[in-house]
Amino acid sequence: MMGKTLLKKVWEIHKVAEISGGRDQLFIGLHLIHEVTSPQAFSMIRELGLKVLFPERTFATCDHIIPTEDTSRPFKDPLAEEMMQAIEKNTKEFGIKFFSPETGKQGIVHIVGPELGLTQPGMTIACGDSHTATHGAFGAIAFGIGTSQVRDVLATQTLAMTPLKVRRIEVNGALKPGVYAKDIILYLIKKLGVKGGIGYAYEFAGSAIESLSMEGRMTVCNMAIEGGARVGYINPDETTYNYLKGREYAPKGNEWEKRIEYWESIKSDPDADYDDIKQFEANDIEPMVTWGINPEQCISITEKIPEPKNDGEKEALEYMKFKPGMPIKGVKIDVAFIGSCTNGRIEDLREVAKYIKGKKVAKHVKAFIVPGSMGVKLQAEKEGLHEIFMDAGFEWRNPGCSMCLAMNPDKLVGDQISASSSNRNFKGRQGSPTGRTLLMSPVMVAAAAIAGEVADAREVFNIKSGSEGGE
Ligand SMILES: CC(C)[C@H](C(=O)O)[C@@H](O)C(=O)O
Ligand code: SF4
Repeated sequence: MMGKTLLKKVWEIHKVAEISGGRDQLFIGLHLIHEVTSPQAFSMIRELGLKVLFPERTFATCDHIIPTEDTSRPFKDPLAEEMMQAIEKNTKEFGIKFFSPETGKQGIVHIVGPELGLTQPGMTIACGDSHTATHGAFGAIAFGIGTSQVRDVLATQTLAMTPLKVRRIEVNGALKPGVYAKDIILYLIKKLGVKGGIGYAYEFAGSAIESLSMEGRMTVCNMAIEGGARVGYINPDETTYNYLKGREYAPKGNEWEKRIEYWESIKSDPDADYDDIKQFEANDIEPMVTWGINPEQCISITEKIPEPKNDGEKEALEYMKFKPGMPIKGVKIDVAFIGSCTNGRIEDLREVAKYIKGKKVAKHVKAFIVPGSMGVKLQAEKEGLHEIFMDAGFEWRNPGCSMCLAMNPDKLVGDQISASSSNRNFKGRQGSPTGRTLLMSPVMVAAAAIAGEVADAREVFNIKSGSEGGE
């Protein structure tokens, strides 16, 4: 008999029953909520006269609507204030822990969970947010759910789920200097398509993936959904355990050793039965930039914008006001945004600080950095990174989703072009119906901010072979 994948093992451990339509009822170990997709779920619970079954398994934060400049209450936007009050009330009434700004632990839900050690290998994790696969970086089965499923988890701590196939995606070899986790995932989405992962869980593996830090692994898993895969994960290893050890909610004392045994046991077996395997070479990956309106529409910084091959690409070129044959390098930018659950972690900020020290943001560019959480902000300030950013002309903000989705006051204006470290370049994504988003790694965003146009960070920052790269 063939071995099993992590997905299969964790699924079997959490399976409560088989139900109609080929679905399984899965126990959900950890439930994370935020202010956007939870209010209606709580209303339904109230209307049905139900309780939250395991309030100690749900944790809340506020990230999407929170302003990053003036955070004083009441928020200036009445809708944001209303949503904040709703999550305060709901978590209080149902006995759920809320990482509010007053606790000093607020931040983007996918940054807070790992940072506090809530996210652990071998768990099932659900959250009413499509980027929940981020937590799969720890070897958890983590997926986004809709509001009615948030209700189901609150009421029953279980979900009805259709089993997934598993595609192992190996990236082997070493990344070139100036090439990052973000470039890996953009490259993979380009190769496999934005719909390529539908029905699959993506298991990311191979030496290039294994040598990533936890931050880099989270960046890769974060965008699994952009490739159509609801789940993305990486088998846990020493890197995972070292990151987790000592964090607030991580197991302590004897429990730690026992848990490691469990974590080791749920890894994919060497002879695991995969539905598909794809292999790539890290050496083929260059710094990537999107030119279109979905993350698959991307090229390396050295390439030219392609001739459109289908209606989708035609539509993208029209929206972006780009011409085929035009190099992406040299496209003038208006805004530079560093942050989001893809690239708003401490390691991203350290890497940017390392290169922009002593440099200046181009005069016409509005550049700002939004730490992913209060924890990230505090750590960055301890290390003096904020001073490097501000000296260079970046604004240093308070944590939240910010211009990733622009549900708060941080918005593009008109058809402005933003160089963004986030994960979605959909039409109108960053707050203006005609706004244009170019996705790239945080170091590439920093290079664009300084050059005033899309640039090769390796040239702007003199990143040469032999220097370190590839987080
Ligand atoms: C608001 C929320 C439901 C949404 C998601 O599910 O992803 C957001 O986080 C996003 O990135 O578009
Ligand atoms: S940072 Fe962006 S992608 Fe992440 S949860 Fe917030 S809005 Fe969604």
